[in-house]
Amino acid sequence: MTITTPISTPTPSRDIPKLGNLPVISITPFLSKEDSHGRLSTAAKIHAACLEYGFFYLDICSYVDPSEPEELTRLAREFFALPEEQKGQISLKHQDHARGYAKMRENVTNGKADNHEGIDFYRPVENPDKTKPLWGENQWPTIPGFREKYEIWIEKMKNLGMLVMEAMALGLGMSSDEWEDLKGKVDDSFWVMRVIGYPPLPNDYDGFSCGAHKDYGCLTFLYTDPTPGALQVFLQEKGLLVETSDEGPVPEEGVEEGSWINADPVPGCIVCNIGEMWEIWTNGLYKSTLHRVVHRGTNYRVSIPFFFEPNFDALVKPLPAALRIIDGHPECKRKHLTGEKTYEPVVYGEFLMNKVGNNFDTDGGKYN
Ligand SMILES: O=C(O)CCC(=O)C(=O)O
Ligand SMILES: [Fe+2]
Repeated sequence: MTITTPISTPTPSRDIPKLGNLPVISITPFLSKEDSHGRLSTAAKIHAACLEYGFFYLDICSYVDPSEPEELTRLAREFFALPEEQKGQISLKHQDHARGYAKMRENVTNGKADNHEGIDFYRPVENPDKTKPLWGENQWPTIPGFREKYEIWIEKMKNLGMLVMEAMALGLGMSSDEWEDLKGKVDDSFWVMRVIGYPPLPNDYDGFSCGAHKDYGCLTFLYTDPTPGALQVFLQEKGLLVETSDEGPVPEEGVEEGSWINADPVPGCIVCNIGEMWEIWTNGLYKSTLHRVVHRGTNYRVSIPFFFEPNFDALVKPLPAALRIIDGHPECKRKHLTGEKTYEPVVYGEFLMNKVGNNFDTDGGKYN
């Protein structure tokens, strides 16, 4: 691909209501190499959404048939309906404590057990060794068609990841060489796919279906069943900053600097959000946004997030294109954009190891 035309930074549109719905952006124009106007327009919309929300709906109806993820949901339901003993046969405890099934409340966020169960799959590695953190083998349910259908989805999401990265490079005004450099950091993505089952929250449950968190990687592509009112996204009020600390995300209760909005499923779309690696790449210009799940309905909800991540050994540091944008703003605005902070480089795999260690509440499941 060639990126020859750096585009000026679009300012976030003023007419998007601050606490209203998230923007809906179609990937369709980006699928055609010839449609340079459409590609630029998609890139500019993604850039604006990342500046303002860190979250957007990505309309992928021309990229995948809706029946495909619906089938994945059906297969997931079939698995979660199995007796606990059978699900436990692929427990992550039998592998590297990361790949496999985590039973209800085994996943922990902010020190509290999440009210969900799930299966995690990671990019396969050469020479797997289950005694090494993250370096074991994926464990697949034996349900007919499960692995085959999910592997097709993984391939599609990996390709979509590269497309969205290319659009983001264009949106940031990167040169061809700069894009090639960034591409080299994600072209062997250490992806993660999670299949999550959420029963409704018990009335007396002191916690969340999934506690407030930021995703730690690059791009999340979330497909969910049609259940409304479950996923919530934290939007900051303009001009006010949310106090965050090194201890973790802002408290669940009593946050006054913004509001939680529902990010209900939109037909034909996935929810796309950026993780902490994009925050580093843009030196804070794009913020990775807090989100959580509160599922109080009556049904059993299924969601399938695909995390398109950098390569395991990728060195992630602020990109010159992002720094050019920041430097192009007057000093007073710059402080507001980035908090005048310089983000420290990280090697993605090292960062991931630290994160995964905090996720599970299993004997020996912590890596740090
Ligand atoms: O299930 C959802 O809607 C969101 C899940 C999520 O945020 C995550 O797994 O990181
Ligand atoms: Fe998340």
